[in-house]
Amino acid sequence: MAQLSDDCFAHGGPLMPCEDALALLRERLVRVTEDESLPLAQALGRVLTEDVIASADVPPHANSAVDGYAVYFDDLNRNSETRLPLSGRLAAGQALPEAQQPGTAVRIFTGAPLPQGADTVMMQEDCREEAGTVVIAPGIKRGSNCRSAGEDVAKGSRVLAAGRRLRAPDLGQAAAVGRRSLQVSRPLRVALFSTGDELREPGEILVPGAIHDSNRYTLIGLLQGLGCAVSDLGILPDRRDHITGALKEATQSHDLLITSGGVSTGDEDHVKQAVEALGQLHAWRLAIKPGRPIALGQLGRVPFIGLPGNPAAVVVTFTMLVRPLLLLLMGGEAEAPLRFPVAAGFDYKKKPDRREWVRASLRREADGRLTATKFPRDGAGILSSLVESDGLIELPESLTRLEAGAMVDFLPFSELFG
Ligand SMILES: Nc1nc2c(c(=O)[nH]1)N[C@H]1C(S)=C(S)[C@@H](COP(=O)(O)OP(=O)(O)OC[C@H]3O[C@@H](n4cnc5c(N)ncnc54)[C@H](O)[C@@H]3O)O[C@H]1N2
Ligand code: MOO
Repeated sequence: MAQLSDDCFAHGGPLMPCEDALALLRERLVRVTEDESLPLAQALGRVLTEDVIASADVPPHANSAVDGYAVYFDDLNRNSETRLPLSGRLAAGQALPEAQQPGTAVRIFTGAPLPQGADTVMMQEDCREEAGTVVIAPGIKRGSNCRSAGEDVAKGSRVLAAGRRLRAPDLGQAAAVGRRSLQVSRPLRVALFSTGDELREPGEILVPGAIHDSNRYTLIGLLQGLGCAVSDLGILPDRRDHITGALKEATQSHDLLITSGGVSTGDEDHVKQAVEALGQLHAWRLAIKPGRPIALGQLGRVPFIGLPGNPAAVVVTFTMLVRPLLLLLMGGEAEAPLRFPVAAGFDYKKKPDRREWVRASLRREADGRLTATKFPRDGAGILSSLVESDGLIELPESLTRLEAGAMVDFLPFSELFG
């Protein structure tokens, strides 16, 4: 279970800097999931919970990188053609050959084990065969086109570290060192609710004042992208008793509870009181935009996150805070996403002392540089801004004025979603 102390998310000031919040998460949260062993083909996207060590060299034997002729470099004329008799033929999959006789060439194919003694492979395009001999053009370097044993991975080295989220080449790497299955974290069980009397399921006819619930579907996608097992627990009305009952029940069989909406300061924002009644709510107002009124707490030992209702705030707070939190609870590395320097294609004024993320798209200029263009509308309710942008520009706390042409950090959604 989560090792959350009572003051897990407590803080001193009214608006906490984003970095302090992240540091607190890293300090206070530990893994809550157990291990499971999965066949490689099912392990994509999971958090690895063991170090994977190579039990043998990869490749296990020296081999040829091309189709051609294996030779001793010292047999070759430096400035003129060399003619060598052919003394054998080796294809990939053949058993390790005898040592090669000096003064001869061996016909060899890509991946075939290199005979002992041969130290260079000629590409067949640079050779011609004539009556049991091969004529070799001059100019090759010693060692060309040879792959040595262990050049990819040396026996005993760690090829994958615990805490990594498995990507496609990682599965290939595990297979290359002979692993059939991997120890990974079981999926985190996340209970997901939307809150708000105005919300209706998609497809329902909207009565005046109502809107369709979009946050739940955005969040289901974001959570599934991180390998979570999501319980979609629907829409909760703005009634404290309902919210309290539903949250309480969800603590029984989940590792984390997430809601959206109802966390700011209005009379109809009941999530706060419900969580306070069941556990501790540390109203964790952050010095960020969008997403300032995010709420963190715990119900017993189950962590709770109340995301703000505005759809753009949901995505930003999820990617910046929920994502690292989920990874920590699954035993993963909560590394900061990569930020790429690009030129700002716009002027912007900003309040000091808060971090801001601006939705933007990238454009390649004639000189090859990437410029980020801001989505024209800023509102945290504008979900289409996320659909139509490529990522987020991150503006640091200290910045107050951005001028077009200045370099800014860009976080592509491909880094953030999944
Ligand atoms: N007096 C203040 N008012 C507000 C403050 C504040 O500090 N003082 N903060 C503003 C900010 S910033 C945000 S963000 C919102 C967050 O408020 P809540 O988390 O209580 O969210 P709601 O009021 O329930 O909803 C906000 C907005 O988002 C729409 N919404 C909610 N859930 C969904 C959903 N599942 N799918 C689509 N849209 C949703 C909702 O209808 C509202 O329009 O508070 C500001 N106010
Ligand atoms: O901080 Mo709120 O999330 O902008 O609308």
